[in-house]
Amino acid sequence: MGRILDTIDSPSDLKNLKVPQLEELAGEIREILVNTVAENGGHLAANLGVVELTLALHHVLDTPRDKIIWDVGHQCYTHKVITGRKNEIHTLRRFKGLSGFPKVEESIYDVFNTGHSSTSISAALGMALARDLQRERFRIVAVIGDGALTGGMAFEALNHAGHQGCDLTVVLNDNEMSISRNVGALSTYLSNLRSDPAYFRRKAEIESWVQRIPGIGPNIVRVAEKLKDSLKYLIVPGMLFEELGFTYIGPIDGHNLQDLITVLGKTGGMKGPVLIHVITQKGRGYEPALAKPDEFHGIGPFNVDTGLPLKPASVTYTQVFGDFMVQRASQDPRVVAITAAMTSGTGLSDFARRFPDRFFDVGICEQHAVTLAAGMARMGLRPVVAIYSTFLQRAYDQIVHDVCLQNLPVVFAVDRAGLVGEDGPTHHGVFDLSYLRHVPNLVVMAPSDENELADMLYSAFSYDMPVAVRYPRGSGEGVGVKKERKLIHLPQARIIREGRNMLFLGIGRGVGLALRAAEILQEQGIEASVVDARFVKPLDRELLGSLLRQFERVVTVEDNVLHGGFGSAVLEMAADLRRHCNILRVGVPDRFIEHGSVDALFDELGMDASGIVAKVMETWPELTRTGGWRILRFGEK
Ligand SMILES: Cc1ncc(C[n+]2csc(CCOP(=O)(O)OP(=O)(O)O)c2C)c(N)n1
Ligand SMILES: CC(=O)[C@@H](O)[C@H](O)COP(=O)(O)O
Ligand SMILES: [Mg+2]
Repeated sequence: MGRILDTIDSPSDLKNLKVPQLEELAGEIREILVNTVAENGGHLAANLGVVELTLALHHVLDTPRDKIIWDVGHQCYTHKVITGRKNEIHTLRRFKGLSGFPKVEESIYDVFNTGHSSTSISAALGMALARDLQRERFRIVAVIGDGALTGGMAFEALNHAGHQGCDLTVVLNDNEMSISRNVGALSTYLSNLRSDPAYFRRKAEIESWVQRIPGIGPNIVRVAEKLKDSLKYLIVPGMLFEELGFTYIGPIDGHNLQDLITVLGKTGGMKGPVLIHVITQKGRGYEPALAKPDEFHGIGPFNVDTGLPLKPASVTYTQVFGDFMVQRASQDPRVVAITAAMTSGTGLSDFARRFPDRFFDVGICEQHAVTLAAGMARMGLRPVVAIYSTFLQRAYDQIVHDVCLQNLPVVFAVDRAGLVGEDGPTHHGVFDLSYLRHVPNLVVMAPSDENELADMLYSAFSYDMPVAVRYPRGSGEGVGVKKERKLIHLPQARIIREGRNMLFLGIGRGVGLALRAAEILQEQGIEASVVDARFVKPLDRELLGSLLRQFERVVTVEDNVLHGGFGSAVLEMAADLRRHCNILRVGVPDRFIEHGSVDALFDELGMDASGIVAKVMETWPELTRTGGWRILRFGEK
């Protein structure tokens, strides 16, 4: 017998399926999810948890007329499979393949692009208000996780939605997990709702009792309504969502298709905002993911039978940061670490275990994380805030207003800087040099290898001012980390290769790229100097200034956007020095960069070593005959 999935080309094909068939379909989809992620990497655990929820939503709703907005969007794989993309699912997260997140450019069923957390309710409310102003009628559902609900934006939106009172469904997908175990008072509140459904039975019983109070006439009904309200306070402490203006329904078993279909169906006609609290299991249906949902949140290729990663992990920048933090904290009791729901991603798991009192996971709250650090620094602690470059975008004002304006010694460990690869445009950390470089008091550094990262973190503490150290996702250059730490004097750059024909100024990963380009050029008889600038702010004006005077041809290399990045800083310096040399800037162009492996992306952008060499040759063709070396062109004898 064929698979049920073979008969599903769009959500309308789900409509006639009965619950047992939908259950069978859920099993088929889980198999595809596990096999696809085992091959391509991706967000497995969250996707396994929402298979039934996704099927129920598409069974009840009339998509794409009705709209589903997936918060973060990392859980949208089942949605992709049943909305006409099952035959492309093997290309998931690959260069030119399907995105791992909802993408309006990809399908009419993807109605809002996501990737960063806690945006779904705002977007859904915006759509609902637009729908009402345009006098249209369709249903809008935001699906948000318990982790994403810790983000401030989600509360700003709930607050506004309750006030507006328009028709809107929020499905709260509660699996008790963010990437790690969810944190915070809200998480405890949800846990109370989950573990004591009796709250809700009692509430329902008493409400129906109030309604049955004998007596007819508007006055008595009003009294009864008032009584009902006050009883709510007594019976259901908090009643958070109802107080915010939502009708709360739940908790509901998110793996019971019949219950989901019934509730989603019945709530379709309700007036005003409704919140349906659904309980799911992260990793459901695949034992290794169920056992370790945090490891299977986002995972690289793995062996399906064992659940073990295929590639042995080599030393990453993140690990170097994590090790440094443990070492530093054991020497300095003022050191504290802050993460916004990314304990393992930022390499702080060991720190959290060793120094639980000095470790703060604030939830998905980057803005709060930064101002919290400012408060701690004000009182004499030495906070280190570890946040991915792309998520730190959220905390720009807190960096300016709360940290730098007061010149507080907060260290920002800006992980995942530059192109991150398969997560794509929502996650590339290519803007940080531009959004940090112009902030007064802030030192901005980027290491060229893992040893330099350790030295930079060590040095950052000695500057006694705000410092951002940005470094890429994944492995370092393979140089290892020396035992002894070296103080890097502010703002000292260093020359790492000398050659007389041209000068490369690299920053961060750009240094390795420049070095490899210089090696290729040398094979062609062109001698290039390479400098590791180390600081983007302040620039080493003494060294870089004198080099700009020496060299006619200068190439800057960075994995930040060209607008306002390192190359721009060098151009500004050259202009200030009235030095009019030729400066070629290599970096990320002014467009959003798609997903794919970092190598494929560098290749596409001409930012890999051979791409840089090609740009150099195109800019300075005279270099093909330089200083007595004759360069052979392809096919020339
Ligand atoms: C602003 C922002 N910060 C951090 C992240 C990283 N992140 C992605 S998913 C996730 C956990 C989300 O938990 P939840 O919403 O409960 O979804 P689940 O994976 O449990 O289904 C985090 C922290 C993000 N995407 N956006
Ligand atoms: C969806 C999300 O935002 C995170 O799960 C992110 O994909 C993690 O990225 P890393 O794999 O680089 O930790
Ligand atoms: Mg969750």
